[in-house]
Parts: sequence; structure tokens; C-alpha cells
Amino acid sequence: MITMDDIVREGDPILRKVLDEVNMPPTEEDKAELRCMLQFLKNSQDPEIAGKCNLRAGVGLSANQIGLNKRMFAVYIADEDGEKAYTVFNPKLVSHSISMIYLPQGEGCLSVDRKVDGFVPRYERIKVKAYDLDGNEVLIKLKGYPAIVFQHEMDHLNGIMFYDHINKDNPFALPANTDIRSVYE
Ligand SMILES: COc1ccccc1NC(=O)N[C@H](C(=O)N(CC(=O)NO)CC1CCCC1)C(C)(C)C
Ligand SMILES: [Zn+2]
Repeated sequence: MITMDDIVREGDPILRKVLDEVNMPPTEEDKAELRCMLQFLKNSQDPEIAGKCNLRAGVGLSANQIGLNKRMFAVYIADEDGEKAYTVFNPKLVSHSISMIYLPQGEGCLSVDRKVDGFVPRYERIKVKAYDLDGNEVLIKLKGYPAIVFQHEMDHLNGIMFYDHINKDNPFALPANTDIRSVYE
């Protein structure tokens, strides 16, 4: 079972690596690891398990955050209209909206044990081509909060941290000449 002890923290070089593609079809090992990552997110959102194991309520986890050099991540979002779980290999952003969004409270990261203030501009809508747990190619269309989570995780696969997107001069400045609005998760 993955716990916070297994989560790599900032400073570890693997968080700044461009990770390697996973050969398709995925091996049993690849699939087991990705399933474990999704289970961690579910556990972290279960008050009982999260309380017992001191887990931060996570909505997304990328492979390098548990020390694996593989282009894969899991996302688990449980909201009013049910739960959305994604386990993806080799995701590729195929298109995105011009309009952008950001979380008014900013972003955090399971690998960052400090608050980093500032707005993180993200595309409002994205289309992602990836491979699912069975190695089938899937096209995933997202908008709003789920799109933010996916972009946060895809950044991790390329060694990008959320705070790389925060304006250095004014963390709460929004990109000029951009259609951008705040969204709540
Ligand atoms: C059940 O949990 C929630 C319910 C409603 C709103 C928010 C959350 N949880 C989170 O946003 N959780 C964040 C998260 O998992 N991540 C993922 C991460 O660090 N991946 O590498 C950071 C988020 C910031 C924006 C998108 C992902 C942390 C860094 C605060 C743990
Ligand atoms: Zn993160």
C-alpha cells in the first residue's frame, strides 16, 4: 500500500526528469503499479484510512512521485455527480481551448510540503490521447477542474512543477490579453 512515506518530495531529481514512455501493451508490473496509485488516491479520500495512515487527500498522482520513471498517472475525483477515476499511460495533449482557468486558492502538490501562493493558469478544455490499463488507446475530453488536475499530472511527467507557472513578479497577476477565469474544484 502506498503511504506518504513513499511519496518523493521536491528536491529529488526525478521530479525534474522527462519520464520515459511505457511500452504498450503494459506489463503486469506496469498495471499493478498504476492500480496501486489509483488505490492510494481512493484511500487518501477515505476519512477512515486517511486518518489512520495520515494521508493527504489526493486527487492525482504521477509515477515519478513514487520514484518510477514511467509516463503514467492516476486521477480520482469524487464530486456530487459521482466519482471519476482515470489510470493513463503515455498521455498526449492533442488539443486545448484558447480560454484558460485557474483555481482561486492556487495549487498545491503531494510532493511539496509548503504553501506556494499564486495563480496557476491552465487550459479550460483539453483533449488527451492516452492508453488505458488494458493498453487500449483512449481519447479523453475534459474541462474545468478535472482538466486542471490532468494538466498538473501531465506536467509532472515532463518534470514541471505547478509553481513553475506562477508569475515571478506578481504571483496573482493573470496573463495579459488572455481569456482566463477562476473555477472552484
Ligand atoms: C479529495 O481532495 C480534494 C477534494 C477537493 C478539492 C481538492 C482536493 N485535494 C487536492 O487538491 N489535493 C491536492 C492534490 O492531490 N494534488 C495532486 C498532486 O499533487 N498531484 O501531483 C494537487 C492538485 C492541485 C491542482 C490539481 C491537483 C493536494 C496537493 C492538496 C493533496
Ligand atoms: Zn503534484
